[in-house]
Amino acid sequence: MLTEHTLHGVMVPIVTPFDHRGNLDIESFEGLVQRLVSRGIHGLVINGTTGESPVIESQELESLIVSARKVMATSQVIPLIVGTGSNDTSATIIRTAQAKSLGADAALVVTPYYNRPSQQGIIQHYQALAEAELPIILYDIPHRTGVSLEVETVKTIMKMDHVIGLKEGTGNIQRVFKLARSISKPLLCGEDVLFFASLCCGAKGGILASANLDSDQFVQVYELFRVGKIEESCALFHQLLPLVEFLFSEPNPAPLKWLLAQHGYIRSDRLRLPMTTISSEATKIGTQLL
Ligand SMILES: O=C(O)C1=N[C@H](C(=O)O)C[C@H](O)C1
Repeated sequence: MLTEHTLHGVMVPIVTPFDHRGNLDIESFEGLVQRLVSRGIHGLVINGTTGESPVIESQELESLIVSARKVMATSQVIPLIVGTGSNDTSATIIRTAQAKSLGADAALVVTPYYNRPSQQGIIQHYQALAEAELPIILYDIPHRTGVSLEVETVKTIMKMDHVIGLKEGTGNIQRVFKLARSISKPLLCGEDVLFFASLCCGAKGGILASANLDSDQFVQVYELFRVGKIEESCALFHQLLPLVEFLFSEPNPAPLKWLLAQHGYIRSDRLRLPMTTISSEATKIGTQLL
């Protein structure tokens, strides 16, 4: 199990590959897992936004967890984190307990979107998740969820024993600084372009879609920072910026899937509707990164 003491470094929210018809492509998925774990990443995240969680069926999620566990059994031991959040507390508890029974080390739980709960409702949502008996990472990303967390709400949730950390995706570096200084559990950057800045503010790592590519270099940015080689870390992150900017130039994970397919790491860049593949203008920019 993951704990607040072992939650750090570069964690990769893996894409969910589909074939040309939109069916799960487990072979490509297992190849990706193998590739990522051999690149020194500190954790793998299944069923994040990047994994297209809104369109993954529960049986498909089970297959993804089982496959990842199978591949990871033969490699270096890193934590497996599963996205289980929803806007229904009971459903989130059930999905989190299922993830635990299939071998997850922690769950990434996004704030309950769409139904616009009160701050008290959000606190009770995370409190209720204790029942699933799996360590929880709170995921705050208001521009996706439509839910804003007050700083006091984050602090209250962070004090819960089963909550081990925060994935911060507000894109507000002032807030990152404030939270990293005031919570005692790890804050992880969830806004790729702010990775280096977040480390400077006290983040303990990041959950970064961009690290599906150039994974070893993202790990290096983190390791250099950790040993105090700040200038080198900054320079390396600067080199990675064109990639990061391209990956978020259109809705994630479409540019990422396109690049992975161009490299031959997945068979197809297919997404499930309502997500679509990238525009022809974006392919022109992406081609320069190949
Ligand atoms: O899947 C994730 O987890 C991430 N999602 C964010 C998003 O798509 O907004 C980006 C971040 O890199 C990780």
